[in-house]
Amino acid sequence: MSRHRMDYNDELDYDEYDEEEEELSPEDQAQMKQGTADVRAALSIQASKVTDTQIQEALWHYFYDVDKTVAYLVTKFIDPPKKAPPKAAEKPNSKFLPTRLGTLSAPANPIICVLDLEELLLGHPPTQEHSSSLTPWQATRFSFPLATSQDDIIKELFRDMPWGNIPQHRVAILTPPPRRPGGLLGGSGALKGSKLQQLAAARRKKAEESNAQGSAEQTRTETSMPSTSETSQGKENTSLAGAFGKRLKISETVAEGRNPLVQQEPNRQEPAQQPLEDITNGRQVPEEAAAPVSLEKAPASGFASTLFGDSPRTAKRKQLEFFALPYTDIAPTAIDVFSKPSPDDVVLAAQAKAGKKAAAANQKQKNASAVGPVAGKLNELKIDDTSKPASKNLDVISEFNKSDNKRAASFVVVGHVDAGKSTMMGRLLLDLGVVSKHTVDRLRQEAEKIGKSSFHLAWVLDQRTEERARGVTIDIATNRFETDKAIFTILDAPGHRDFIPNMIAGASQADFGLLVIDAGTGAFESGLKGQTKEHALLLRSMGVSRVVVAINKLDTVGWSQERFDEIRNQISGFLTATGFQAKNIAFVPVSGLHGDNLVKKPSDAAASWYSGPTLVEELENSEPEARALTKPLRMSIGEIFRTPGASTSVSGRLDAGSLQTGDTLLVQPGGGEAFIKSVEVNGEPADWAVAGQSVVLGLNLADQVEMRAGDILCDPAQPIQCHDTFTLKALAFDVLMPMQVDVHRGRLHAEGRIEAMTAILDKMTGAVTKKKPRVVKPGTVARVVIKLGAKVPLEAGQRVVLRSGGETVAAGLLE
Ligand SMILES: Nc1nc2c(ncn2[C@@H]2O[C@H](COP(=O)(O)OP(=O)(O)OP(=O)(O)O)[C@@H](O)[C@H]2O)c(=O)[nH]1
Repeated sequence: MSRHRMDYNDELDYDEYDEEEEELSPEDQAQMKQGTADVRAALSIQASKVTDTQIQEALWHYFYDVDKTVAYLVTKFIDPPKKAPPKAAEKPNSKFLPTRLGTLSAPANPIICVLDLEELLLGHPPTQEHSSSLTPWQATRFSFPLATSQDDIIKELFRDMPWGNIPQHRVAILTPPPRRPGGLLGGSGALKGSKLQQLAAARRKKAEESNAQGSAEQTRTETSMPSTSETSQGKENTSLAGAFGKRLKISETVAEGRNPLVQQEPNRQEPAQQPLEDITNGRQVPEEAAAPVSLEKAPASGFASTLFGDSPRTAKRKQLEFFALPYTDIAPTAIDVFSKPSPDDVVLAAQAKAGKKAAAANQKQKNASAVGPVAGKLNELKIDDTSKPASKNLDVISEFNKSDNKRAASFVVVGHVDAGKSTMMGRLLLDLGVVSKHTVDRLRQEAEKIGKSSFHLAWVLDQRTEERARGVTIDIATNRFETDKAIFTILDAPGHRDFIPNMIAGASQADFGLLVIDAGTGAFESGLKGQTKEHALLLRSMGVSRVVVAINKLDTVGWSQERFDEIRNQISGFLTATGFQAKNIAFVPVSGLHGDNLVKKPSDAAASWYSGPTLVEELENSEPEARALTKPLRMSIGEIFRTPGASTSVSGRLDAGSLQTGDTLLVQPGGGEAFIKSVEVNGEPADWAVAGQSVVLGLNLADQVEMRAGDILCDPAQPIQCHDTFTLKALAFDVLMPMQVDVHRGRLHAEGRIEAMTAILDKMTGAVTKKKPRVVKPGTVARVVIKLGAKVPLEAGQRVVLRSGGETVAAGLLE
């Protein structure tokens, strides 16, 4: 254990929490031994004047700094400076110091004053009893070996602080800012507050002098409460923002859910506005920039809302917090806009009246009148996407058995960041003709422009602007290719640790995994410590049992067979320890960038030692997973596509069961109904789909159906149940105890908490070896109870991953 790092394994007694005396770690012991010898050597003949304990306490205090230790021992024990006669009752020179400390006199013999910072600041004097209640190492950890007086203690305590030695002339004196008068709610206790308040007061005074009593009264209402009224806030915004005032107004309108095109209810009270002065440059702000909002519309403060509830205005805003799809919800007032002549038309008509361009104006007028009825009809136009489409009532299982049934499989591409996953898949798609050379050339040119030319093949899959700019995959990218024997769906996962949830989502849809490893010098080793291991563990935990390992970038190590063998040996040992069977692991040497051994045998002569299958051949060798065809339908929604004015589509993989056009689906946990309008399997239109296939479904939704990625589509007759508590048989990757966790099941992420650990289980037999452990060690299999914040669709057999603080802490099977 390092002195400064907490190591759970060393610090915690997992079962009993025994409080043991802190002992030096072997590392510390070695350092202490070496330090003692060095100090003795440095002190030479003077070394006999100090004991080992004194040396070691000083070493501990100075973090094994031999020079500081020697200096201390010399001044303290070997050649101490002559003491000045003690001064009478010294006055503490820091006002933070408690007076009790100020009365401490220097002890006759130097003692170790045990004192921690809290004690020093709170005013408890150091005591011998306190010292004796601590173990030797605890005592020395907080001790000040030099301290003989209060000044010494302070100097010693803040000795290493960079601000500790400021020359007197540079010491700043902090004067507390003057207290502004103000009310409890930030109101103006006195109008001597902000500059804006002063301006408002001056303006009001001027207005009172020049205007009639009535209008002056109104102006005062507008401006006298700058801190609570939205009116003045709006003015403050406009005055400070100057030209941005208009923008603020527009965004406020949008935030309130008001359509700027739609006529607003006219203000009942339109108060006279005075031009505001721009505080930043003293110029006058144009009148139009000042927001004329009357006081009666001011929203309640947080405090007032707490006392009296939401104001009607807030309630209205809440109501409007949904957005209609374009074209389906046009307000009549918006349509009115097109049923009347536009300002241009008015001008044209006037010109026509004057005898000019009469024909053109008439034409325009005709157009305008024609738009009116059409626009009126728009209001009535509504796409009916709630009806149930006709079904062919097929026997899907026998259709599946009859079909020529080219094998279909999906694989998730995982591995440490920058292992070359996306590049390899881009190259594979290019070599198989799925992507044209022309497209890849264009991508290369674009990538060159931003200095990322080496990523151009990765851009075939990484299509987001952010992914391209950063050179990292962020979300799962899917693509498809077909060989003579099978149809494959690629799920290219991000390697970066920040995007592990997306990797988990990909793994949950895969039949097998393609683990990509960078063979480069040092890269393999750092990947092993990073996401190579984590991804492999997650794959296994998500129920993936077969993995193809592509040892990539072999061009960077001259296609070294030794390097390939070294990596293969290490990885196969790790994978078998993780639970993959040796027969389900295959290794392929490749260079994704150059396309060596992806589709074609390697062209590099240095690779002549390899005569095994190419990557594609190895992918084809993967045995398909057994399909749960006859189980109740379960499809986890991967993505949702909503086309404005058209229907909703969802993509995902059928985990179990089958479906066909016209089927009714239940969306859980929302509980709404959806009807299958169309089915697409492997990018082709189809009438049906079965477990194991990746599909896109066109849906008609019953009104008010809530649907999110991660929801489950199921058969209403055999629905999946929703729960907020479940038991998981989990393999712990980190220490587990009652704690907050993020629960991941496919695309579903939910906040939860480990409520209890009910048992530790034998890894092989599953038998209970210990009941109710207080903590679960990493590497242990345990039964844990998870409580979620809300009910989600869950059932036995689902794979669940628990994460905490950005780390995967456990994964397992729902019981
Ligand atoms: N020399 C060489 N470089 C490669 C090879 N494969 C990939 N690279 C380079 O490695 C870098 C990272 O490649 P990516 O394909 O983005 O890696 P990745 O694993 O998809 O990265 P993330 O998805 O962000 O984890 C790029 O500069 C590639 O050009 C290869 O076989 N040989």
